[in-house]
Amino acid sequence: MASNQILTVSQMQAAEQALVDAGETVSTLMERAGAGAADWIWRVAAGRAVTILCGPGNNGGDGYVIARVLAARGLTVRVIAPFSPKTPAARAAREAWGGEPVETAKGGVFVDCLFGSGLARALDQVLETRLCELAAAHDLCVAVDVPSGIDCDSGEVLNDTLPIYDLTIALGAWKFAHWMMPAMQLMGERRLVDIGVAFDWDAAQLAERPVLSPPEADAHKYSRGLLAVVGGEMPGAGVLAASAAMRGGAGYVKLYAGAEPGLVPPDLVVVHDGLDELLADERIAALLVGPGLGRSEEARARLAFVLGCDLPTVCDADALHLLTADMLEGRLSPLIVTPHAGELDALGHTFGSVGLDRVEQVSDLAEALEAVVVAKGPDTMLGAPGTPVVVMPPASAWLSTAGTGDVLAGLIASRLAVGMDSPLGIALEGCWLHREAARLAGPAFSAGDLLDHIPDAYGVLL
Ligand SMILES: NC(=O)C1=CN([C@@H]2O[C@H](COP(=O)(O)OP(=O)(O)OC[C@H]3O[C@@H](n4cnc5c(N)ncnc54)[C@H](OP(=O)(O)O)[C@@H]3O)[C@@H](O)[C@H]2O)[C@H](O)CC1
Ligand SMILES: [K+]
Repeated sequence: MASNQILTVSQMQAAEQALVDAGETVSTLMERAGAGAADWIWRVAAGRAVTILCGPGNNGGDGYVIARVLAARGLTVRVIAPFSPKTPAARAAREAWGGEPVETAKGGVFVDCLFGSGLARALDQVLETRLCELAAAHDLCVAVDVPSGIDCDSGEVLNDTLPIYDLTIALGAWKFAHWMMPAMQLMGERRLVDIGVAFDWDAAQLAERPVLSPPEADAHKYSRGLLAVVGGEMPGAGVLAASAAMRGGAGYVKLYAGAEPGLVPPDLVVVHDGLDELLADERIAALLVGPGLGRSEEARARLAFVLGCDLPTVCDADALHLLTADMLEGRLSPLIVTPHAGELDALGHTFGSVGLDRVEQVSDLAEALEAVVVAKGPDTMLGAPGTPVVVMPPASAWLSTAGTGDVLAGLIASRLAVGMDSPLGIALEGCWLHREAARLAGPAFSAGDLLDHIPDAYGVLL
């Protein structure tokens, strides 16, 4: 059964080998992959001619299967073959197709079966130009497995100019490139064809939508979770995070930051003095520290104090620049950190995970901090100790505006105060609320506008 697992090229090769060991042949897998891809192409072609560019490997082999299946269904199919097939399965697929390749074609649907997971280097100039010209000469572009010219594991785009596809049909399992920047920008719509690959417990996952619960009938503000948000020099960020948290499920949110009354919504409780007194309240279920904290010595001391309370905590923004290993010593409570790319690098320098690719960096940091790492961005990725990474499907690009990170931190902290799931599950709940709120907010919203859409986003997840 097709699942949401994301496999590396070597995991994919091992999965293919396991199927072969169990009695399948590469040709039967190719047949399944090609037939599944042909189904999707048949739908989008809607009677139009199809041009398939076939490479030398098994991705090209898939192309010959697709050509045969679509021609048998009555479509006009043109195959362009700059290479002869090099693998036994691809050779057999070309023979079974039995047609004559053409030099070029235009109009209808273009299908890229040039290279898949076996791409070993950037396309040379001749191939790059040919691929782009063919894509431009057709009405619709489909990539089979992955677009040619990208690295499946890192999501790197190896050529300067590559087509942007309308549809990418992943074969057997998702690859990281389908969901990671910058390659994910080329994919268009994504669909997965099941070829019988088994579930791998060591594989990364594409996040699935969580299901939230409404409060119990006898709930009160403390049973739903009391969250304390600890800010500092720039109270606006703390207000934003706390305002998001009030809508994220927690029953009670208190903000400790020097916020002026005019800045604070009437339903947010602001505490001005006595951080130690506030945090001594045994009813506190979770803490958020970082948005608007500042990076002064006072901020550092405040962060150390907050972490020393050993309560379930979300660390964001400035806190991620100040965080050091000694502040985490002896902590037993869950910790969730929510770095953007710059903060991830800063943490990497402090905790010794530099020079790694993004997936390794997130996993390493999760182990080093014994925390859930929410590496936020256009390809938000979550890591937790001892667990493969989880990748969020893309969210609205309008989230790229100041303050939306504070909203995310507030939402995750709110879910932490509610505390109904594992720390990783809690972080995912916050990310989904954020993503749904952004979807509902439409275009050109501010971080403050996002707050108004959190209740409806919650409704989507109930
Ligand atoms: N994994 C599965 O279960 C199945 C996968 N299928 C499909 O197979 C491809 C992967 O096939 P593979 O043969 O490993 O790789 P490719 O088709 O991507 O291409 C490899 C050949 O291309 C040459 N190559 C690589 N990079 C370049 C380049 N930049 N320029 C020119 N030539 C290049 C490479 O030769 P070398 O020169 O590097 O030695 C290979 O000849 C997967 O993506 C699926 O589409 C099957 O359907 C079965 C199930
Ligand atoms: K391809």
